[in-house]
Amino acid sequence: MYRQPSIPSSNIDALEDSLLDISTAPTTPDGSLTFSPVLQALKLHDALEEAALGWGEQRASSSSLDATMRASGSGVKNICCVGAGYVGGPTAAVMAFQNPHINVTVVDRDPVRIKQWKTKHLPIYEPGLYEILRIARDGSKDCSFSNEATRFDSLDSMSSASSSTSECESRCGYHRDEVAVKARTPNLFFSTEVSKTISEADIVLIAVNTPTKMRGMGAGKATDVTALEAVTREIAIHAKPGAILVEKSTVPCRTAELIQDTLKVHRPTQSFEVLSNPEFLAAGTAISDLLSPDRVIIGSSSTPAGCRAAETLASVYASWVPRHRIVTMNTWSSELSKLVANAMLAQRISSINSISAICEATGADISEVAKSIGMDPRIGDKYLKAGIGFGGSCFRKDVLSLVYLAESLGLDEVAEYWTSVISINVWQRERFVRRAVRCLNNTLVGKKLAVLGYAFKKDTNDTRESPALECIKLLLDDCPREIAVFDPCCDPTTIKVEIGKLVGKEVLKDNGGSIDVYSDAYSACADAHAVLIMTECDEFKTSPSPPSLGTKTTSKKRPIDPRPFQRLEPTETEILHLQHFLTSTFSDADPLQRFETEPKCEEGCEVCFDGENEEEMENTVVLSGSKEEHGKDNLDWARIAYHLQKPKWVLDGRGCVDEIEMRSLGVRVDGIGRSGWGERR
Ligand SMILES: NC(=O)C1=CN([C@@H]2O[C@H](COP(=O)(O)OP(=O)(O)OC[C@H]3O[C@@H](n4cnc5c(N)ncnc54)[C@H](O)[C@@H]3O)[C@@H](O)[C@H]2O)C=CC1
Ligand SMILES: O=C(O)[C@H]1O[C@H](OP(=O)(O)OP(=O)(O)OC[C@H]2O[C@@H](n3ccc(=O)[nH]c3=O)[C@H](O)[C@@H]2O)[C@H](O)[C@@H](O)[C@@H]1O
Repeated sequence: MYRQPSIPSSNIDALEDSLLDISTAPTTPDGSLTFSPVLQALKLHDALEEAALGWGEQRASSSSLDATMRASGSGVKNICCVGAGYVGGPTAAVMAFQNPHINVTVVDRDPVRIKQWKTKHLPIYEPGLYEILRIARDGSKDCSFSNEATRFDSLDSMSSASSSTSECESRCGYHRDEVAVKARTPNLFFSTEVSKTISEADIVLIAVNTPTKMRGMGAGKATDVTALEAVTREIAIHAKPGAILVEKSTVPCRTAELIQDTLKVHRPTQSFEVLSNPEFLAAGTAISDLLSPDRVIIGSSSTPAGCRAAETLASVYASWVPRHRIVTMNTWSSELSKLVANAMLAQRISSINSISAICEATGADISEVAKSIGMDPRIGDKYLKAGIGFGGSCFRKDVLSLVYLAESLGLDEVAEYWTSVISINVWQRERFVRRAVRCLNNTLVGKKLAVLGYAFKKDTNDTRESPALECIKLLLDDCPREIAVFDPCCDPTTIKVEIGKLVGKEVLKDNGGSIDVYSDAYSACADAHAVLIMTECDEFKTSPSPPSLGTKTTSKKRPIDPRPFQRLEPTETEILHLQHFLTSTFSDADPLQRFETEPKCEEGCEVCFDGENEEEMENTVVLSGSKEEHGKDNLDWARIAYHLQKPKWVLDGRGCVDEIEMRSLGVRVDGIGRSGWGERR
C-alpha cells in the first residue's frame, strides 16, 4: 500500500543531529489514498472558493494604495525562508505561487530535507501542496482555456477544458473569450546555502523549530530557542542593510527583543526591523489554510520604520489575502496571540474531554452535548470533539510555554489554570486505556489488540506527539501478546523506526516484542481481541457517520466551475480553482496542460525504485501520488467484525463508529463520552 522513501540521515555534527531529531520529518506516503487528485480537489475546493470570494470583497473595497502595493510588492524581490519544515515549506510555496515577481528561497541546514523538496518525493504530505509547488518551483507553460463554464449535459463527449470549448462553440455558433495564461519561470528555490541566501534577501522569514526545552532552567515548559538563536546569529552577520526579519516560528512573548539584541551586537551601526508574523496553519489542511487564512497577523514596533516594514510584509500577503484579513498590531501582542490561540483551542478540547467523563458516568452523550452547546454562536461548534486528547507538535508545547511565561511573571494561578489543560489531556488518554483494559477483563495477557490510527490527526503523516503512541505505551504495561498498528497516512517502516526510537527497539515484533505495524487494516485487525480507534480518520467511520463536530470540515461536494471569470487575467487562485474543478471532473492531473516536465530523480532513487516502474511514468505528467484515482474507502466493518475474537470489541477513542451498526455486527462498542459496555458491566 505504501512506497517507502527511506531517508538517509544527514551527515552533520552531533549537536545538529540532536536538533534534527526534534524536527521530525515523516515521509511522504505516495501510495496513500489521500493523494488522489480528485480528493485533493474536493478538499481544497472550499478554501479556493472562499479565497475567490474574498477577492471579490477586496476588489469592491480595495484602495488604490493596496492595488499599487500588490502590483509592486513594495519593491520586494527576494524572500529567504529559513527552515524547510511543515511551516517553512508550504508557506514559502504559497507565497511564491501567489507572487510570481518575487523569488522565494527556502534554506535549511538539513541537506536531506532540501534534496527532498527538489524532487517529487516531498518530505511532508499536505493535500494540494504538490500542485502549487509544481508551478512555483518548476515554472509553467503558456496555456489557454475557454471562459465558458462546462456544460454538464455534454460532459460525456468531453475530455478536457479545450474540448469543452469546441463542443460549445460548434453547438452555439459564436465565439467566446479565450483566457490566456502566460508561462511562469520558476520562483521557488530550495538550498542549503543559508548565509548566501540570507545576504540576498529583502525579507527573511524564520521558520525553524521551537520545541520545549528538555534540560536546564525551565526544562519541560520553556521554549528551546536554540535553533532560533543560531539563525538569528546568521542573519545578524549576513543580512543586507534594511532587510526585514520575520518571526514565523512560534516564540515566547518578547522574542523580537532577543533578536534585536543579537542584531545590535553584530551590526551596531545598522538598524533592522523585526516583525512577528505567526503561522496558524494546521497539519492536513495547510494549503487551504494558507490560501484562505482567517487572518494574517503582523506585529511590529510602532515607529515609522516598523510600520513601513509591516506594510511591506502586508503587501506580499495582499497578493492573495483580502486586506481586511491582514491585521497589524504591536509585536508583543502578535507573539502572545499565537500562544493564546493554541492554548484556547487546546483548552476547548480539554474542556469537552472533561465533560465526556461526566457523560460516561451519567448516561448523557457527549456528541449530543457538544452539538447542543455548539449551536450557541457564542460557543461555536469547532474543537468540541471529545476523544483521546490532543497531540501534535504544538498544542502541548505552546500551552507549556504560556504556563512558563505566567510562572516567570509570578502569576501562579494563571499558570495553574493552563497546566490543567495539559493534565486533563494526559488523564483522558489514561482513562481511555483503563476503560479498554477493563472491557477486556482487566487483563491483556495473551491478547491481540489492533490500533487503528497512529498520526496525531487524520489526513497527515505527522506523528509528532502522537496520542496513539502514548496509549500504546500504557497498554504495553499489561503485556498484550500483540499490538497491531495501522494508519492509512503513515508509512509502516517510519512508524516502526519511530517507536523503536521513542519506546525502545525491543518492543517491536521484529526484535521479539509485541508491537507490529501493518500496511492494511484488515490484517492488523484479524484475530484481534479488540480494535482501538486512536485517530479520527474518515476511513474508520461507519455509515451513517456520527455527527461531525469540531475539526475543520472538509467538503464532499464536487467543485463548481469558477468560469466565466470576470477578468481575462484571472488570479492564480482562480486558475487553481478551475484546475481543481477540471481535475475532479475529468480525472486529469494536468487539465490545463500547464505543468512543466516533473524533475527527474537521481539514478537509483530508492523511492521510485520501490515497486514502481519509473520508465512507464517518465513521459506522463502526474501529480505525486496521483496514481490512486479512487477515493478513501471506509473500512468494511462487517469483514473486520467477522475476523475478531469473541467477545468482539471496538474501543472507539475518536467517536468514529456507530454503536447500533456495530451491535448489529455482533460487536460491543465502548468509547469516549457515552456510557458503554465499560459502565454496564
Ligand atoms: N507544524 C505546524 O503545523 C506548525 C508549526 N508552527 C511553528 O512553526 C515553527 C516550525 O515548525 P515546523 O515547521 O513544524 O518545524 P520542523 O521541525 O518541521 O522544521 C524546522 C526546520 O528548521 C530547520 N532548522 C533548524 N535550525 C536551523 C538553522 N540553524 N538553519 C537552518 N535551518 C534550521 C530544521 O532542519 C527543520 O527542517 C515552530 O515554531 C512551530 O511551533 C506554527 C504553526 C503550525
Ligand atoms: O501551531 C500549530 O502547530 C497549529 O496547531 C493546531 O493545528 P494542528 O495541531 O496541526 O491540528 P489540529 O487540527 O488543531 O488538531 C490538534 C489535535 O487536537 C485534536 N482535536 C482537534 C479538534 C477537536 O475537536 N478534538 C480534538 O481532539 C486532534 O485530533 C489533534 O490531535 C492549530 O489548529 C493551528 O491553528 C496551529 O497553527
